[in-house]
Amino acid sequence: MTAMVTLHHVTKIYPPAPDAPAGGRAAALDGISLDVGEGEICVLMGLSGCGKSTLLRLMNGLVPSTSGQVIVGGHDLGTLSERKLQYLRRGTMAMVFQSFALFPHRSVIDNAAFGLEIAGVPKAERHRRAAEVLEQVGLAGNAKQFPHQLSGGMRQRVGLARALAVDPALLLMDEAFSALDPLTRRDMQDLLLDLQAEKRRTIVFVSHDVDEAMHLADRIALLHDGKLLQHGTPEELAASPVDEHVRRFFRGVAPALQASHALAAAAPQAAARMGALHG
Ligand SMILES: Nc1ncnc2c1ncn2[C@@H]1O[C@H](COP(=O)(O)OP(=O)(O)OP(=O)(O)O)[C@@H](O)[C@H]1O
Repeated sequence: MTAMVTLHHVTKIYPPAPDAPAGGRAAALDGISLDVGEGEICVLMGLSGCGKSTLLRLMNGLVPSTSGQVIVGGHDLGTLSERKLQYLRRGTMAMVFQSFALFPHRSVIDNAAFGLEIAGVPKAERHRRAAEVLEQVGLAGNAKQFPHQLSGGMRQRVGLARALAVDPALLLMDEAFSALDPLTRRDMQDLLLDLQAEKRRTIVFVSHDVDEAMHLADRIALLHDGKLLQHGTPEELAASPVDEHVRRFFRGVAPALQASHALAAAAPQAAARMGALHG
């Protein structure tokens, strides 16, 4: 699998606040090595403050690492000038936020077209592309409305449409569905999976919710106190947690998985029995 993102021994220590007492600063990220394959959905998971958002912001260069390498699409972000970094960010990446971050005075279609506007795409073309992605997220009929006229789920569809409009090679999603009610949240997860089935993108998705991670992830990276505890498929983490912390995260998931595996294993035998009956 070709990697879209590779992190080598990445550490991040934020500078101290001016009024902070003297002393060593704890690392927000501590020696993280990780790869995200092209077309993969990687969910960064962990408790509040473990470093998920910092890791996501390292990947688009908004936060520089203190040491180590962050390589995206073959570019070592630490070696790029601010101008080249901005070019790479605008050309290949998009971010979806928990807070939607829509412009209240722009219509839905102008919000969806925003990334294309900054990229200098002419108006007719950006509206054509924005209309296409609004259709994909099920908002074709809402193009002329304004954010305050939409529900939370619809607003987040606009946020997703705006990100998709630039056709990003890397889509970064920071707790993107966390503000939504459980049913809308599940709808959005399914929409994301449907879109992924149409066209595979590399997606890094921050979540603290194990059900969301199990539903979306090809692989999960579980962080704790700035360290990467375990990285693997949802089944690997649930079935073979490396320590007690991982085990506690997946408590309740493992029995459900075992039950579904048992069902899957039983299915061929049941089919064989049916075959024998009919034969
Ligand atoms: N701009 C900043 N300046 C100083 N410290 C920061 C900054 N941003 C984050 N931190 C610290 O870095 C650590 C990791 O924070 P981060 O926001 O990455 O965690 P998180 O897992 O995304 O948390 P949450 O789930 O609550 O959003 C925390 O101790 C936080 O206080």
